[in-house]
Amino acid sequence: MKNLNAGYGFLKVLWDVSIQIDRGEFVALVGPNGAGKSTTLKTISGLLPPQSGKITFDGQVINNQDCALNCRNGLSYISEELNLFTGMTVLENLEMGAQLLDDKNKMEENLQFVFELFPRLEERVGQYAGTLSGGERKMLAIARGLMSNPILVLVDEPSLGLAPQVTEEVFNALKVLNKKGVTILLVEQNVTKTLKFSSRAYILEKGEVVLEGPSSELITNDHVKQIYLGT
Ligand SMILES: Nc1ncnc2c1ncn2[C@@H]1O[C@H](COP(=O)(O)OP(=O)(O)OP(=O)(O)O)[C@@H](O)[C@H]1O
Repeated sequence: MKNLNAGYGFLKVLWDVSIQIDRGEFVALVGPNGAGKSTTLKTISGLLPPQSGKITFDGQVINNQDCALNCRNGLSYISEELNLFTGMTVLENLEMGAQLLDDKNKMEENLQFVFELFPRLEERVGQYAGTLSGGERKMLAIARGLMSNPILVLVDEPSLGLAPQVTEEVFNALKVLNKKGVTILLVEQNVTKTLKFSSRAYILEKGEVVLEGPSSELITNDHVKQIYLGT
């Protein structure tokens, strides 16, 4: 995204935000509450039309493009609200994630892949999503987002409300996913962990990118240490 401005009605949230992600990268977007991280993901995914600026995905300008079309083209957005179909089983939720697949034969292959990534989901295929634990719900939301064969996955705060061990499990799954070639943009408040798992990061404050660079460098940056790591 280049020089992107976006917001809600009169409230402007993003101010000239530019973010570039190359294919295969694991990039993090971190910042305090209300900085505009979720707004950035909503804008990229097509849920929120930008006020100005340009969003390009896989060589195509996608400003104002319908988010279902973006999904079909390989862009998957996993929101922090999860939006699971709570009255449907784990398997049915996963099948819903594959609805936009042109090649329905891929469904079985993708199911095997997400079950390898999250074995707990395979153990609970017949369970209603509404009865899953918080961590399992998060895993299901991520897995459902992977059922459409995405090129780029936008993940919003997967660690929110999770115990450290489950957070580790979810982050490890994202790492495996990235190693398989899927590009990831991860929004997080868990800055230490996020900088350890990602290769590059952007720091967003009050709707503006204030720092960017390799995560290994940002973790030793004085501003990051003082504001986010408390050291
Ligand atoms: N639908 C909406 N209508 C009006 N204002 C909104 C809406 N969604 C978000 N905002 C406002 O936009 C600003 C940025 O919100 P956003 O959710 O993008 O921040 P964030 O960095 O993801 O924060 P958090 O880490 O707390 O989730 C906030 O001031 C928020 O109140």
